[in-house]
Amino acid sequence: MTNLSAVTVEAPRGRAGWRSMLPRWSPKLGVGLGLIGVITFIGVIGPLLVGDPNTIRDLGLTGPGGEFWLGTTQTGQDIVAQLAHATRGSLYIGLLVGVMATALSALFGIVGSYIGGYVDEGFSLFSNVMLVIPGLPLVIVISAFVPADQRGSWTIAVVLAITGWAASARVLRAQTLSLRNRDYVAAAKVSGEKPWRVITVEILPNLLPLLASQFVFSVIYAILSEAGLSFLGLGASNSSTLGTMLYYAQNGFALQRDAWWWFVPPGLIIALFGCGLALVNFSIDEIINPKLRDIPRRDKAEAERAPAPVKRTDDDVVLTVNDLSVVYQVEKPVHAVKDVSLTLRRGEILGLAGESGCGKTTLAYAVNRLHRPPAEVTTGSVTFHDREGGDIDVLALTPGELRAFRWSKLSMVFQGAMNALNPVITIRAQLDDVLTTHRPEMTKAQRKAKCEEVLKLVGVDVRRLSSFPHELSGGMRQRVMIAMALLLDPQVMIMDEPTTALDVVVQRGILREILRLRDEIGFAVLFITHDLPLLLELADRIAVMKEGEVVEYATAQDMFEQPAHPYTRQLLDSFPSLTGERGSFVRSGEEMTPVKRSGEPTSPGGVR
Ligand SMILES: Nc1ncnc2c1ncn2[C@@H]1O[C@H](COP(=O)(O)OP(=O)(O)OP(=O)(O)O)[C@@H](O)[C@H]1O
Repeated sequence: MTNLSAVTVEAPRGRAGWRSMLPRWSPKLGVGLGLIGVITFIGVIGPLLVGDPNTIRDLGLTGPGGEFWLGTTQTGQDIVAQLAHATRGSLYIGLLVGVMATALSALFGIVGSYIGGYVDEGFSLFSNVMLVIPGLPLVIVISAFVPADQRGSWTIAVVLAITGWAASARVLRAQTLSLRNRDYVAAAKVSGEKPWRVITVEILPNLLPLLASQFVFSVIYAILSEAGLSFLGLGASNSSTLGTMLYYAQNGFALQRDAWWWFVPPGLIIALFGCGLALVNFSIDEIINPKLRDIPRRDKAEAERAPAPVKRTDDDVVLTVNDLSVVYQVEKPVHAVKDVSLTLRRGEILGLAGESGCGKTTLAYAVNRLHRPPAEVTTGSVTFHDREGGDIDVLALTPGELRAFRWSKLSMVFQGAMNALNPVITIRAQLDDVLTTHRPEMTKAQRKAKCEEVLKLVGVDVRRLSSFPHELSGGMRQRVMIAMALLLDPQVMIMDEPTTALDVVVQRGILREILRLRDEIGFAVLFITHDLPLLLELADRIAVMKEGEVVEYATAQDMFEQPAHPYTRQLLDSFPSLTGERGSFVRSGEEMTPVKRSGEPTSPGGVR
C-alpha cells in the first residue's frame, strides 16, 4: 500500500543515494541560489574591487550618480564600498554562527540521544533550559556585558551560536531517537560496528538534509540578529556589517533627511539574502519530506476530463468504474491503473486480486477519491448508483459533497487499519466522533446505542467501548475498524487487505464476520487482496489485476474451474494448499455455513 506518512529521509547507499540527498531542481531553488550567489559575490569579490570604505571626503551627503553609484554618507564615504565590506562582515558572522550552532545542535541532539541514559537526559535538560531562555534579551545582555573593544566578530558569533542551537538540537534528538531503533541501525550494532561509526555512517547521512536545513536557518538567524544588535549599538566593534551600516544611517538621521540610498541598500541585501536562504531551505525541506515537492498542477486537465459514458448493465449495480486510468505524475510517470472497468452489484463481494504493486490500492483510492498528487485520474469515471435514487459522479463531487458521500455511502477499511486507531482515545470516543461529524442530529443516547450495535455486529464485547486500542488484540482492533466502517450503514465497503496482518485463525473469524454482515445488512464489498485462493472462497466475482490492467474478470466459480489467463493460473499455483485441494478453507480447517441467495454464483469451496 502507498505509505502516506513517510517523512524521514533514508539514504540509499552508493552514488545514486548521495545524489538523492541533493535538492531537486526547481524555480524556487534557482531563485534562492541566484540571490545567495549574487550577494556572496558582492561580499567576497566586492571588497577587492572597491576602494577603502572609511575614506572621508569633503562631499557631504550626496545622492546616487556619477562617480558614486549609490551616493555617499554624510561624511562623504562611498556607499558601494561600505556595502561590499559590510556584506562580507555579515556573511562572515552568518557562516561562523551557522557552523557553530549546527555543531552544537548535532552534539547535544544526535550524540546525546544515541548514547541514551543519563547523558541524553542531561543534554536534553540543558537544551530545554536553553530553549526557554528568551534569545534576544540574553544576546543583548551578553553583548552589553562584553566591553566594546573586545566585541569582535568572533565574540558576537559565539554569543549568537550559544543562544541559537537549542531548537535544532531538539529536532535532531527526536529524529535520532526514531532512527536508532530502525532495523538497519540495530543490525549495524549487532555486527559490532563502533558507536562513532554507527553515528557517522548509519545515522548521520539520514540526518544530512535536516542538518543542512538547520544550518541555513542558523545563518538567517545570525544575520538578522547581528543586524539587530548592531542597530542597538551592541554589534561587533572591529568590523563593518550591514547592521553597523544601518546603525550609522540611523545616527546620521538618514530617514529624516530622505537619504534612502544610505539605509535601503543594506536593508535590501539583508532581506534578499534571508529570502534566498529561505527558498533554498524549502528545497531542502522537500528532501526531508518528499510530499512537499511541487507537483505539476493538472486540475484543469482533470476538470476537462470528459466523463466517460456510464455502462450500466443492470439495476442492481451500486458502483460502476468505467475505463479508469490513474497515473503518478512523477519524473517518469507511473501508469498504475490502466483503463479499468468494473461493476459492483448490491450485496456482492467483488474480489480484486494481484501481486504487490499491480495497482490495487491506487484503484481503491481513486474509486473513493482518496488519491493525492502525484496520483492523477487521467481518464474514466466512477459512478455510484444510490439506493435512494440518482447516480453520483464520484470524480466530480465538490469537497463538501465528497465529505458527505464518503463513509456514509462508501466506507473503507484500509490495509493495516488496526494501526489507524488513535492510541490515546477510547474506542467509544473514536466511534462517537464519526457519528458526531456525519450525523449531528443524533442524540447522545442514540449515538451510544449505535456504537454498541455496531460493536456487537462485529462480535466485540460492548464493554470494550471504554478500552484504549492497546488493550485490544490485533484481531479485535481490526473488527473495531470494520465496526467504524459500518457506523453509517454504507452501501459499499472497500476493504484493502483487511486481514493481511492477522494470523490465519483470526483472519478466518473476520472473513466469516464479513460474510455474515454482508448477508444481514446487504452492503457490497470490494475486497482487495493478493491472496487469490482466499477470494475464490469469499468473493462472488473476481477481477485479477496485472501491471495496472484487469487481465481476467469472472465469477469465482469460473475462475476456479477454468482460469483463462496464464497470470491467473500462475497466481493460483503460487498458493499451495495444505491438502493438495485448492479452495476449501483448508487452511483453517473450518467449513462455513452455507448462505445461498438466489441468482448468485456459488463459491467453489462450498463456502455458502
Ligand atoms: N506516490 C507514488 N509515486 C509514484 N509511484 C507510485 C506511488 N505510489 C504507488 N506508486 C506505484 O504505483 C504502482 C501501484 O502501486 P499500489 O500501491 O497501488 O500497488 P498495490 O497493488 O496496492 O500493492 P500492495 O499490495 O503492495 O499495496 C506501483 O508500481 C507503485 O510503485
